[in-house]
Amino acid sequence: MTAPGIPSATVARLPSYLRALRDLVARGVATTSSVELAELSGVGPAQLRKDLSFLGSFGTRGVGYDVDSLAQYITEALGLVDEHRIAIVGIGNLGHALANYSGYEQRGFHVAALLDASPDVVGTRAAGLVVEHVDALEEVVAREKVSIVVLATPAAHAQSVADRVVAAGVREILNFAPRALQVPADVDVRGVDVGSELQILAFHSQARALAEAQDR
Ligand SMILES: NC(=O)c1ccc[n+]([C@@H]2O[C@H](COP(=O)([O-])OP(=O)(O)OC[C@H]3O[C@@H](n4cnc5c(N)ncnc54)[C@H](O)[C@@H]3O)[C@@H](O)[C@H]2O)c1
Repeated sequence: MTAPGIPSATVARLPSYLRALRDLVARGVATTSSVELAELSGVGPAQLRKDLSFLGSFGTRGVGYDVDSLAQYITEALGLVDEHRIAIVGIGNLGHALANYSGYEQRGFHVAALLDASPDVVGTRAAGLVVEHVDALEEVVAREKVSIVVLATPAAHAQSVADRVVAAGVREILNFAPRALQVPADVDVRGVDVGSELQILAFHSQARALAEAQDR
């Protein structure tokens, strides 16, 4: 369970609900049903109703959910009311792509700093920021009030950078480097690994092929 008693699997689905609700807001839709919102979010309606029940009592029978207020409620539940300031460490191919992603601001995030260790990269500009030296990590975290660090360094450097990130007081790390990080219990690490996701898809592809061969 997470801090306010919301199961972590529910928390993991809230961003999809919020994205669907914001799409509805953008289309000028004022109310939605659990069936419509579930379909837009890629879950079943029963799952959606159960997830929302952890947040409180929403929706009016026969009318549905008020899109604006449900979006606001999920925004608050996710702690997205205050802007989260991000530093990206490792401004290579992936770091550049992450820095240039244009969807942060509308989701409550702001890329405040970029850091790298290479003299070829430090001092260059990306996404409107000058890349700073990773030696200044602690100073940059304090100056920019960074609350989340995105790690996009080679795997061999990820742990030592993570240690310094934690020592600098950051408690949330999004790790793209392909290695497990050792961090204190009060630090949250989310790992993103496109390779693992592809391997899972490959497994499903193989399972489907085997099932089809058995059916023949
Ligand atoms: N999670 C995923 O799905 C996924 C996808 C692609 C790449 N990756 C991983 O992301 C990382 C970056 O990949 P890339 O293709 O951008 O590599 P890259 O070599 O292009 O970039 C790495 C950058 O990190 C910098 N760096 C090295 N040591 C550093 C340190 N101690 N502190 C700060 N910066 C440092 C380098 O100077 C370089 O600019 C790798 O670990 C790679 O395996 C993960």
